[in-house]
Amino acid sequence: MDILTIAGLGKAFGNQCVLDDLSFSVPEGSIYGFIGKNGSGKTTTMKIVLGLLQADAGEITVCGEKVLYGDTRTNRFIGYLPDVPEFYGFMTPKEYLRLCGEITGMPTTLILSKSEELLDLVGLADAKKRIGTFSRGMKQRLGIAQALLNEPRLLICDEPTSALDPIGRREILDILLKVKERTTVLFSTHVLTDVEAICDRVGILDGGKIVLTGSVAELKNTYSSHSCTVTFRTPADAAVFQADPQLGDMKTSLRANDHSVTLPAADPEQTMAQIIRILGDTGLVPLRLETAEPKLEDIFLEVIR
Ligand SMILES: Nc1ncnc2c1ncn2[C@@H]1O[C@H](COP(=O)(O)OP(=O)(O)OP(=O)(O)O)[C@@H](O)[C@H]1O
Repeated sequence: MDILTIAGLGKAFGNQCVLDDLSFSVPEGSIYGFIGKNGSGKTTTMKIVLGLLQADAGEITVCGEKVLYGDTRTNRFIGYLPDVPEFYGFMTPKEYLRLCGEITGMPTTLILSKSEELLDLVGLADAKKRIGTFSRGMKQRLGIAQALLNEPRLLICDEPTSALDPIGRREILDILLKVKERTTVLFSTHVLTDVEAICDRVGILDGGKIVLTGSVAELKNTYSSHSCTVTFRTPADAAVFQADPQLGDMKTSLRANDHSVTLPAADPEQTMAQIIRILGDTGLVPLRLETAEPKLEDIFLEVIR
């Protein structure tokens, strides 16, 4: 079953069209990576899903119920972590979760047990300090705990890792992997290594539409290939290699910079053998020879305008 479906969504701000016939769905139990460059419309989409912004066209359902602008009924299924979560800095995490629970009418005993469980999940069980003294990573983790307080079926996180250092990012990714056992996650980002690390499915947003969707493995197999890179000591050596007639058709698809030449390789062993033949014939001595698996980043750069 799909927890979230978006069909034919359109949104313009004045004469700037941001979403144009956007359609995708998020299967239950998955971590869905919603990828797009800055300004591509990820936050706009999320705000429409939350009923906070009015769409010009299209239909959205959450757990089978239609989302209506200005009506927050479907938000009972959703936990939301905005890109910059705001807190009362004078409160401790426990006090803050208690306030959030009270606002939504949770019984006190449930607030206390859930807060304990969630602060443990996000690694803040021992954090007794006021939130105002927290690092960005700690605030994001507290934001996840707060978003999970009402046991949502869908957790929406808007760029939860973008502003964090590698340790803070890894902590958030590990938490999202744990969260997946209890709820579906929609995760917007432009950090593609994070998507590769945890997402089951991805959708790439560009020009207001999903231009590519599938599992990370499917996309890699279908849209990108391995590559072989040869790196030289000098740009002159790289230029001689790049000009060698034995490269044949590969010349049109190679990528080069000052010192290295990268060739797409459907069969990496065969391509590497060809490179070694050219090196032997020309007498060029490489600094490094390497093959690389396809990367989501290459696919992203290929498909976005
Ligand atoms: N309320 C608004 N009024 C006018 N333009 C807006 C409004 N909200 C967003 N936009 C514009 O819509 C476009 C998409 O913005 P949005 O914040 O949805 O992108 P995003 O993909 O979330 O970007 P980022 O990765 O930078 O957060 C941007 O050009 C932005 O300036």
